[in-house]
Amino acid sequence: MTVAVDIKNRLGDFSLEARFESAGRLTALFGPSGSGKTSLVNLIGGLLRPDQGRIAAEGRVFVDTQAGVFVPKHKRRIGYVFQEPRLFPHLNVRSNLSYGRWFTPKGERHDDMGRVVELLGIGHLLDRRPSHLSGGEKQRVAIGRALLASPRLLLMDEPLAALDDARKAEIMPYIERLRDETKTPIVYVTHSIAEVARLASDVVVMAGGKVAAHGPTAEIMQRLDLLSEEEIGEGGSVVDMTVSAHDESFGMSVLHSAAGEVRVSGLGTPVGASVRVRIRARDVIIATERPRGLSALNILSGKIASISSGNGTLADVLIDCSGQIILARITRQSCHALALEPGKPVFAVVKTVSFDRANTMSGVKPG
Ligand SMILES: Nc1ncnc2c1ncn2[C@@H]1O[C@H](COP(=O)(O)OP(=O)(O)OP(=O)(O)O)[C@@H](O)[C@H]1O
Repeated sequence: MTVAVDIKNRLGDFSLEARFESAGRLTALFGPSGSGKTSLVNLIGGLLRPDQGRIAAEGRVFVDTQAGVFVPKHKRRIGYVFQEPRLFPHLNVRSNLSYGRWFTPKGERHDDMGRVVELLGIGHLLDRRPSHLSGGEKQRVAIGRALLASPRLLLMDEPLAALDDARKAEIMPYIERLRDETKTPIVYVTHSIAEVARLASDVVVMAGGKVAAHGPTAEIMQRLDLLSEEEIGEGGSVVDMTVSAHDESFGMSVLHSAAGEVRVSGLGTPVGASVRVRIRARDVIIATERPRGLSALNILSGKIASISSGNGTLADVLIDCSGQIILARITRQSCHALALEPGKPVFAVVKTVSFDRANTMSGVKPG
C-alpha cells in the first residue's frame, strides 16, 4: 500500500469527500481547476487537517480522526515540489540541495547527493545561484532538494504548470527516472492529460470534490466519459511496448506488444527498452477486412470487445487485440454500415504519426 485516503473535509462552501487507495509508483490526481486536487495533497502532506477520516501512506497512519491521530507535517517525512521551485536565492545549487538533508535523521538518509545529482542531470549547475538557472533547471533542483530529505512519499503539485512546452519536454524524462529508479512513491497533481498518459502508473480522477474514478492509467485513459469536451480528443489507449528494432533506412523504430507490431518515427531508445505509446481514440480507424494499398503502416488485428453509444453521432468501440485493449471513436453511422458487434473480428488501423515523439515515452516497469 502506498497511499490510502478516506476523508471528508469542508473548506468554506466547498466540500471534499475522497476515498481511494493506490499502490502505484506515480499516482496522478487529475481533474479540472477547483476539483479539490490541491486540497487533497495538502491533507496528505499535513498542511490541512480533515474534519473526518483517515490517511495512511507507506504503512504509516498520518490521520485517523476516530482514533484521535494527527501526525504533524514535519513528522510525516513527506517531500513537496510545488509549481514554483521556491529555492533559496542566496544559496547556490549545492547548498540548496544540502538543505533538504538537514531535517532528516542521519540513519534515515537513504539518498546520497551524487546519485540524486546524476539522476536529475544537475552536476554542471552545482555552483550556480538560482537566478542563473532556467525554469526547468530550477525545478530539477527543487526535486533534488525534496529527494535528499529521503521522503517516504513525494507530493508534486503541478510541477510543470509554470513551464513552457520545451521546458516541460526537457524535465519529463527526469520525472520518469524518478518514478522508475527511486523507491519513493509519488503523488502528482495535474490537469494535463499528456502528463497523466506519460507519467502516471495510476490515476485518481477528481470532479467537484469527489473521486470520479481511480485505477491504472491504461484503464482510466479509455474512460472518455471522464474527460471534458476539450479533452476528449486526447483520450484513448496507453500501451506499453518494447523496442524490437530500428529501421535506419526509413528513420523508423519497430515496437512490439501483445497487440502486435507497430512502426513509429525513429526513437533514440535502445532495442529492448520499454516505451509507452498513446493511441488517441480519434486516430483509430476500424476495418472489417485487412486493408491493402493504405499509407497507414500499423494494422492490428483483434475482436470487438464492446461498443458504447448513445443517441449522438459517435460510438466508442473497444477492440481486444490479443488481450491489449485499443479504443476507437468512430461515427455511429460507420458502426452501423460495418455491422459492428461484440465478438466481430476487425482490424484497427493507426496512422504512424499517432506515435509521434511527444507521445512516446519510457514505460512504467511492472510494480
Ligand atoms: N481555505 C479555503 N477556504 C474556502 N475554500 C477553499 C479553501 N481552500 C480551497 N477552497 C476551495 O476549494 C475548492 C478546491 O480547491 P483546490 O485548490 O483543492 O482545487 P484544485 O483542483 O487543486 O484546483 P487548481 O487546479 O485550480 O489548483 C475551490 O473551490 C477553492 O476555492
